[in-house]
Amino acid sequence: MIRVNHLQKTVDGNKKKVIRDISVQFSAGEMIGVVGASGSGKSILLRCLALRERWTRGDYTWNGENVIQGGGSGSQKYRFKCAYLEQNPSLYPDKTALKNVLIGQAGQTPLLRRLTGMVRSDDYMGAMDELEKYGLLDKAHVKAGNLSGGERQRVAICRALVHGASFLAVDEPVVGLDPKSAERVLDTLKGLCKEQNKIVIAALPLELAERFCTRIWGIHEGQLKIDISARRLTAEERRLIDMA
Ligand SMILES: Nc1ncnc2c1ncn2[C@@H]1O[C@H](COP(=O)(O)OP(=O)(O)OP(=O)(O)O)[C@@H](O)[C@H]1O
Repeated sequence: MIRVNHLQKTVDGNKKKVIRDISVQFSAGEMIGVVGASGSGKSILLRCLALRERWTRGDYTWNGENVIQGGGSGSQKYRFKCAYLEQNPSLYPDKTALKNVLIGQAGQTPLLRRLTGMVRSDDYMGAMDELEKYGLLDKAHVKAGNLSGGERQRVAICRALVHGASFLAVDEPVVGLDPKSAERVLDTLKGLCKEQNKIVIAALPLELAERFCTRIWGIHEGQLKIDISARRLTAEERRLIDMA
């Protein structure tokens, strides 16, 4: 069980509150869709939860262990368990999909490994297994710059898993993808929750959150206004988050 108590985030030298007192709990196996109007705070919430952003205030516990107490950044130990996937995953375009998976993501793998690219042979096998699982075996030796948007997203997901992420915060993973590729990315994320008990929290368009997630969080001006098991939002609920 992961607990967030009174998360607050201010920016611009403490002048602007972008997350206002969010308290929430979630568990392994959940796929949570974060919805809200542009600028409501979805990305910053994901970044806070994935320990990619310092908390101004709040407590964060993972299975009873303190990750953040009263604000702060959390330790590297926990950052390694979290992956943050941006809309356009930052892969090395001149390196192959396999190499990208092996080297890992800034914030989730040690700097030395990213600089030297040194890997063990069992890491290689693990990465190939993971790429195969997500239908990317034939892309293993293709440079990331030559992959489609959906393939790049799936490579980024593989990379997170190979490096031990149990929690994936995914920021608008399907923007710019055709419907079939979008569905494949979301099915991949859904499978991780269902079959591997991972936690996925993804900023998504409302209709995709309703369709693919187990739970929906609706954000409005940095506040959690809706927290429900996934279903179609009512007109009143959509109004609450400015998405009527
Ligand atoms: N580093 C920052 N400095 C100043 N303001 C920031 C910073 N990061 C985010 N903000 C502000 O915080 C608010 C929430 O931003 P965020 O990117 O989380 O919104 P969002 O819901 O993800 O929007 P979108 O759907 O357009 O991506 C916005 O008003 C944004 O301008």
